[in-house]
Amino acid sequence: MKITKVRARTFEWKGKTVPPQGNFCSNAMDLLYSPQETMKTFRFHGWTVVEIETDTGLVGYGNVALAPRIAKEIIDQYLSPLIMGQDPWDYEYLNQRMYRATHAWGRKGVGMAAISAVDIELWDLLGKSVDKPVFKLLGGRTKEKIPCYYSKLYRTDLNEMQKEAETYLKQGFKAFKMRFGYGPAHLQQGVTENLKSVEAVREVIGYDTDLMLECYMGWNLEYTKRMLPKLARFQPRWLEEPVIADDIDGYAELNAMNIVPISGGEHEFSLYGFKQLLDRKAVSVVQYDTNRVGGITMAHKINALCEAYSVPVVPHAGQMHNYHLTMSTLASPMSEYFPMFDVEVGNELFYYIFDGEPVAEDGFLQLRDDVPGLGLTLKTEYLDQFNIVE
Ligand SMILES: O=C(O)[C@H](O)[C@H](O)[C@@H](O)CO
Ligand SMILES: [Mg+2]
Repeated sequence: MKITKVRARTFEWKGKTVPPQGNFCSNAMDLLYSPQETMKTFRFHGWTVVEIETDTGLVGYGNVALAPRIAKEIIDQYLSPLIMGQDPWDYEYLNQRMYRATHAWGRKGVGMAAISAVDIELWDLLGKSVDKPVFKLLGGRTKEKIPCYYSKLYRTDLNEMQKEAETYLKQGFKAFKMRFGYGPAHLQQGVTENLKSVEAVREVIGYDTDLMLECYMGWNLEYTKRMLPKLARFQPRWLEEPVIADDIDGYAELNAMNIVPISGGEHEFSLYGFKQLLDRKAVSVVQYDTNRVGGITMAHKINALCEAYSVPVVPHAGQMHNYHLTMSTLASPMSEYFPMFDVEVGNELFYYIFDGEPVAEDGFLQLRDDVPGLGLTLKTEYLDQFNIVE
């Protein structure tokens, strides 16, 4: 099998979006005095889709959401020439070729995200070429079905948050992730508001459910050290990305406090990036995203590393490219799950581009044994609501 064509297209949403609300999620910009900008970092309204054709007539799909236009340029200019004419079954060679050829500038961030998109579609092709789902090529079915957690609960009116939690509790979810709205810049009032929101959600979901807390890099070490003892009584399963991804010492210090497990990884890249997190005991839960970290080839290696370190893997975002990794390893106990909503932050955009994503039932996801590859096709229903950049 040889690669004969590579096509990267950026889908830019121009349809209806839910306008950003103030303080709906703490984030790395909050510490800067530019409140009107803080929401802008929160728009994943574009997605680059990579389609690769082979001389055997197969088409594989990959995807990337970080800086999608830049990722497309990287794919068009640097990665496509590296894989044209190659055999997708040489995926380790091809992943190394892309990683090493762009290493001078691409070993973190959008460089790795672009490599991830190409690698994901290689595996889609592999599965299709042997009529097997990708997870069967990675280790097979380690779970009858995948437990997943409901992920949204952005900070808004507490009654609204409670109604949202109630709705999805009734749908059978047994785990929830909520977002803090405030951080160091919001002083003690922000601390109070943060604690009130956790209390409100716990009041609805009770303590027979998992609750995870998302900071999205919006706090800092000093603020988190103050918050952790106040949060302990809510028994969170983890506190996610309290500090910026580069503050690995900060992660390690917070995790060593052993008050609330610290999670992270959605903004970390490559096998070596996760080796560093694990060696320094920076996180108690690893959360790479397969469409960022280096693709399925790289994520599969990180799964093995996490198994050896006994650190669970709960990939960022759910979505099919991650579900296959979670299904195929005991190191990954569950998936994140964004239900399909009106486009807001953009995590939900995946549903407007692809068909085939599993819908959670009673807090579980299922992957089928009889659907080859990733199991995705391009959706046509919303095409007119995208500006598509060829
Ligand atoms: O963990 C997550 O789901 C991510 O951090 C979200 O994509 C981001 O929107 C913050 O909630
Ligand atoms: Mg997160």
